[in-house]
Amino acid sequence: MIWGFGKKKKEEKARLEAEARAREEAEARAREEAEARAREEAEARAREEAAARARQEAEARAREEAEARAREETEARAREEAEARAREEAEARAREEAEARAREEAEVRAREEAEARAREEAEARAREEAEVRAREETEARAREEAEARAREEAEARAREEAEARAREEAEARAREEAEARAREEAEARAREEAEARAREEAEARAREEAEARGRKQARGQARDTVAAAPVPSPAAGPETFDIDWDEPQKKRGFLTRLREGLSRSSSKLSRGISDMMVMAELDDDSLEYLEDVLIQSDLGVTTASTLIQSLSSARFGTSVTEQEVREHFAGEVAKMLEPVAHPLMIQKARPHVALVVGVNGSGKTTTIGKIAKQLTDRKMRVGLAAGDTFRAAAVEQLRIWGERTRCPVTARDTGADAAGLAYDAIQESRQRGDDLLMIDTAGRLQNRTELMDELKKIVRVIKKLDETAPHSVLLVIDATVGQNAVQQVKVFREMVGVTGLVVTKLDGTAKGGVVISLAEAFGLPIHFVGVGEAPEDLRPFRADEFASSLMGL
Ligand SMILES: Nc1nc2c(ncn2[C@@H]2O[C@H](COP(=O)(O)OP(=O)(O)OP(=O)(O)O)[C@@H](O)[C@H]2O)c(=O)[nH]1
Repeated sequence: MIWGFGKKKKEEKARLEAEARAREEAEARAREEAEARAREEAEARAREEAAARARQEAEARAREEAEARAREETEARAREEAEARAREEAEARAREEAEARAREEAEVRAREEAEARAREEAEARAREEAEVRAREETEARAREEAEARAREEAEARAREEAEARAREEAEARAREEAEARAREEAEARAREEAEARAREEAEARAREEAEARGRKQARGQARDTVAAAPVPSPAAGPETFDIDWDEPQKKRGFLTRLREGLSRSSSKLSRGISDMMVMAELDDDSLEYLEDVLIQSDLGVTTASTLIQSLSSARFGTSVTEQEVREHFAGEVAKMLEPVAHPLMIQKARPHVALVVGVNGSGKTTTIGKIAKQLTDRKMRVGLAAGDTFRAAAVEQLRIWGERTRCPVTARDTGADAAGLAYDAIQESRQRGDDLLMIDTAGRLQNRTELMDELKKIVRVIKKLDETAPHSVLLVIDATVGQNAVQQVKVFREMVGVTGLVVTKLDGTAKGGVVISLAEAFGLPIHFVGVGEAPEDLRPFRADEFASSLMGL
């Protein structure tokens, strides 16, 4: 039994020890668990803190990123807006410039179109006006010609009737009046006229001598020498220069010019003859028609009637061709003109004095220039005198011709005495030994008696130096006046004793037939015809050439 107690104590002790160990172990385990839990909690906390930090950092980053994005977006938007604005402004500018350009171009175009339109309208207007003017002029010309023709015919008729009446009356009176009374009256008249003429001449002589004395004193010794030059004796006879007015080498050109110059007259006649030729044969109607054509071409009533009678007696009742009619008329006209076709003869009078007269603008000065040119080309010495002392322009015109033809020109101031100038010109011309002196005169209407008296005075004064002068008095007739030319020749011939005619401006008229009227009415020599303004357009008058050119042959 002691052994039995010692064992129970050992077992208690072991149990206590086991229990203490268990407790220690439980405590160690609790401790370890607490430590583990604390560790875990610390780790969890640390994790949580790390997570919180991480979250904070993430948030901060996110915020930063969001801000950066926002900034970027703002900038991008601003940039875009700026670009859009710039683009818009550029576009607006471009649009404005384009519009301005377009506007300018439109304005330029509009201006150009307006100008073109204005130009076109102006041209159209000018064209229309020119046409209207041309039409009016043609009508006016036609009217004037018709009126002039009617007037001239009426005048011619009236003149013929008046002449016939005057003739009859004169014859009746002559029969009734006693021969004795007629003789007494005639003697008394002659006495009175002789006294009046003597008085006039004495006065003129006194006046002219006084003028000559004045001039003589002014010019001194030189003038005395001139005055002392011998006057060619009329008894020396009218020996003349042998001038070939138709220089053979120029003849062709002359004829063409004459034909061209007379083309207006000839085409009027031709048209008339052609129109008539639709009729089968020459009967009263066609003859009457042809007579009208001739009268309208200014051949004059008498000449037309003579031509018609000759055609009628040659061909009445037969059929004739247009060519035959023209040839017949040309032949008859040539016969009528032959007696008056005399070239201008220039006497070896040193100088031969030619006084050139006519109405205003008939072509006196131009004719003088043309003759001067043709003669100086033939080495003749020609002097010119500007006797139209009324107009400075006329003097200047003659001076120009003088320069062109190298002919000396005697001229005085406007208003100087024309007779005195003629006197001086003859003296100077003698001193130079000219072959020809042509004295231009002022144009004058045949009904201005005071001007006609001045012309007579020029002739009287010329005769003081040379009784045979003027050797020619050339009357220049403008063909465009038609039948009025007949009256002009009549008056000038009575006033100053015309010796020959020059008919100008045949190129500008359909009245070429007036040459035949003049030949028939007066029988005065026709020296030249003018068919243009150039010197070679003045040509010597040839009957056959003129007749065939006039008839368009
Ligand atoms: N077509 C043409 N014109 C001519 C002819 N002869 C003269 N004329 C022109 O007619 C115009 C008048 O000529 P002028 O020589 O000045 O006449 P004028 O008789 O001296 O004139 P006034 O001094 O006024 O008396 C000028 O323009 C000349 O050129 C001609 O045969 N044919």
